[in-house]
Amino acid sequence: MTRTPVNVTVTGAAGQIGYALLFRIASGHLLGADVPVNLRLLEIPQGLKAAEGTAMELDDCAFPLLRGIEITDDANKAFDGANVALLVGARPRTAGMERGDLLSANGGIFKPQGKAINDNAADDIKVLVVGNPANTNALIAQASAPDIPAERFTAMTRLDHNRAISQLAKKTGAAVSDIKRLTIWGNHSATQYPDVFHAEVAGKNAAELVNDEAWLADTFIPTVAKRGAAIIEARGASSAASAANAAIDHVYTWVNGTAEGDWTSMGIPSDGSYGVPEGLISSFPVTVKDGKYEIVQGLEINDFSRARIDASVQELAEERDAVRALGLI
Ligand SMILES: NC(=O)C1=CN([C@@H]2O[C@H](COP(=O)(O)OP(=O)(O)OC[C@H]3O[C@@H](n4cnc5c(N)ncnc54)[C@H](O)[C@@H]3O)[C@@H](O)[C@H]2O)C=CC1
Ligand SMILES: O=C([O-])CC(=O)C(=O)O
Repeated sequence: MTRTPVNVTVTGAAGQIGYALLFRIASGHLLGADVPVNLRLLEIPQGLKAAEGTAMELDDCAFPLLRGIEITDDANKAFDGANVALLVGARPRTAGMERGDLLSANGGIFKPQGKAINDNAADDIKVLVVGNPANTNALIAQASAPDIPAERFTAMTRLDHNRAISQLAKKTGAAVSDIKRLTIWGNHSATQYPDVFHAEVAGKNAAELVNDEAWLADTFIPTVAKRGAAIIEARGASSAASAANAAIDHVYTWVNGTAEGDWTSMGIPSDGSYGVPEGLISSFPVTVKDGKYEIVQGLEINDFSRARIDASVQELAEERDAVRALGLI
């Protein structure tokens, strides 16, 4: 059976994440090895030439699943009929810049893009916001798309999730594939909370196995939460290939589901679960089935976790209030 190509729109296509992302989308890693794709690349006028160069390279790969590439600086065209939108284009944080500084710089990008998605995308649109501050940018885009169900707007915390798995694997000597049920709570920022209290390492409870609260508090959590800054410090540029990889993982899981007995982390509009105010786009543990995610319910939250979740959620509430004051939502 010949499948209809899925329209995938990528913003910031000429940027460093875009360069790492597009080839993997075109080779079938985003949706599946049997799903053809049309790529729509949105850039600002200064980025169009570089995006055309990337499109030439995509052509040169002769990917069997890649059915077409369109490049534009017009958001209405870029999101026309889009089934999946990866909102990557943003003003990246540079050394010494705080996330708060990014709010006003990026709000102007995500408001019009949300409207363009609202007016042009396909009915089944799924949106992943990668560009920082990702959670609040997702909130801004969602607020400008009243005709689209709110839960279709998600923010990326999968890179944090993957980073946490990797750190826990190193600490315990386990394979990354042995680690399950890890959770990132809250904001994709230094306040995020990587939670191992419900995680499993080869079937054993991770917190009990590690049995070292000082390591959790003083090493694990800060290493994961500040990894983005550490990469900037080391590379002189923010994470790109790992961020692209996480974006692929996020959408692949959203479309194809979580494995039995496991879950993942996604920034999604809160329904009030775990005391996170309704509407904030916060990271939660989620399972996915048939293209729909659900928050994992009934997890016991200890005092150690409660304080950290609350702190990150508080930051999200402050970001929401700031963009509200700027008239962006
Ligand atoms: N959520 C996460 O885990 C992560 C998020 N990020 C964020 O992803 C974003 C992109 O990072 P990079 O690719 O490294 O940045 P980059 O600066 O290399 O590329 C950004 C691209 O976006 C384009 N752009 C800017 N405004 C645009 C608009 N209105 N429409 C379309 N394109 C536009 C620029 O021309 C540029 O080509 C940054 O905000 C970064 O902080 C990065 C790593 C992880
Ligand atoms: O801080 C940045 O711009 C990059 C980022 O989000 C990360 O690596 O987690």
